[in-house]
Amino acid sequence: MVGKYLRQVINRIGIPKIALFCVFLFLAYAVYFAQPYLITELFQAHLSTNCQILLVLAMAVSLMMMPLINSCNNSFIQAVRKFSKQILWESVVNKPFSYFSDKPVGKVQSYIKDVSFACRELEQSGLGVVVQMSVMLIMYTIMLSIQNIFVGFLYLFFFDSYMLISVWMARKNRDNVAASLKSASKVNEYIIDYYSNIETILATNSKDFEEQNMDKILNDEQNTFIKVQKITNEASLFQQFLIVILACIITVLGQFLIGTKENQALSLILILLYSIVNLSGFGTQYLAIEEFLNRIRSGLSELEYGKNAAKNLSAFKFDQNAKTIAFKQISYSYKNKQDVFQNLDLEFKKGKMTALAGPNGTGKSTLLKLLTGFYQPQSGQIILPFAKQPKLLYLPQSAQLFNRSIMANICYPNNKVAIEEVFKLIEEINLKTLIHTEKDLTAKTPGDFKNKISGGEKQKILFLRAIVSKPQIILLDEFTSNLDENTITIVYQMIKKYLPNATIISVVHRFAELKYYDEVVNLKKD
Ligand SMILES: Nc1ncnc2c1ncn2[C@@H]1O[C@H](COP(=O)(O)OP(=O)(O)OP(=O)(O)O)[C@@H](O)[C@H]1O
Repeated sequence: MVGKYLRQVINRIGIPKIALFCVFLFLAYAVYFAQPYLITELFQAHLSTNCQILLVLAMAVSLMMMPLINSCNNSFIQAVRKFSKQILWESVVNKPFSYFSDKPVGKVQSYIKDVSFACRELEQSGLGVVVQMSVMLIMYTIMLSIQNIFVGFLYLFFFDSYMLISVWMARKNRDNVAASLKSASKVNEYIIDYYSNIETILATNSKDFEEQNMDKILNDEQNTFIKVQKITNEASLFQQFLIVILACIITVLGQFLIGTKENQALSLILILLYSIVNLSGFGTQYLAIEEFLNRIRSGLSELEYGKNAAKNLSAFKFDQNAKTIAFKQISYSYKNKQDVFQNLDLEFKKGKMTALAGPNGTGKSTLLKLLTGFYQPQSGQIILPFAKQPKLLYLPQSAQLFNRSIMANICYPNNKVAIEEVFKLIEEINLKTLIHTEKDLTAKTPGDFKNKISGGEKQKILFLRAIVSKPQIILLDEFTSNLDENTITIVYQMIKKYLPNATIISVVHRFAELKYYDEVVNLKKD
């Protein structure tokens, strides 16, 4: 899963770009790690002035390498940031409806953020460290081997062993990291839950209770992170100790084998110093690589990345000669639940308004969702009296407005409608209580009205969307629940006026509204 995801990110950035970046990193680090050689050469007594100037210039270039690497890395990281999020977003938007209804938005948002962050960090600490360490080990092994082949190999053996020990220690840390990630997502979810229930919380005076809950979650998070950090710190400390011991052994053996000629001793000491300084971070950096890989693995699994819904055969059949939307022997049950429908046969006349009535829990909303294609029935067929997929509009019970202008909300998705026409409809449905000016319509988002959009006004905006988009099928789920008597009469008049040919199925609970419908279908409890 992680491999597939990272491969996708790499492909989007482009393999030639990545190869070029790696070559640049390799050369830049080679120049940087030449410093022990340049310093040793500078201290040689017999050098000409020209040689000294050249060496000083080379040293200056070498010292510039780290900032140069960092600035190139930055533009690379921004590409990783964009594509890692883009791939996750594509994976999420292609999920079936049940994914969105089952997974809390806080979780999805938190994991997308976390995986893409880990991906960026992985690039920085992963790719960067691998190239940096490889260049250093290759260069210094060669430089030491030129002086004494045994010391060169001893260096390579000791420092490779050190890296292997670091890797082994990092692996032990895996599970803790996954746990820390989960507790971080809990905090995020809690904040979103608090925000969406703010009215209930304030009305029931339960701020203290909520604070205690949050304290508990924060404490859990703190403890898990402390645990992870403690293991990481202990591992780094041990590795730092190990590297110093190894360097001491090489120094003693090196001086014995290479000799104590001034420039050779200086070169050996400098190489070891550079190795310690750069490699001492290796343990932590490797732990970070492991941590980021774990974060990506855990986040992808929570987001169900790569897990696509088994493609059911569509239950829809199109027949342009048919006169009704027909449910034929439809059976449907939610996951591990009792059947909502068993061999259901129902018909809704094309071009007519049908009220769907019945007691709570008989499956009225489920029926509409089957018609939208959100859910696939386990068996049966739905005949649609059209040549191909008709234009459909669905207003669920809990429909929300987009955080976009009211105009964009009414004309969704992208209907090209003149402002004057929309204003006429606004007047007709009495939405002038909210929309006074063109700015109210085209510039203000629902949030800009400072929560002053009432439930009824929201329903009016959503209803205007149905009028403007002129769909062939309209599915309404208790769309008048927040409207007053007068507005209810107006909206039914508007339906007759603007949507005379649409096939409308509307869940209705109020008996008084049934008079506006051509047909009534009653769903009964078995
Ligand atoms: N997402 C879901 N997962 C599992 N069960 C569900 C889900 N949605 C609805 N149900 C169950 O399916 C049955 C039918 O629910 P549905 O919402 O379709 O009924 P309804 O007739 O629209 O009810 P109401 O009049 O209360 O809105 C109920 O028993 C409900 O608990």
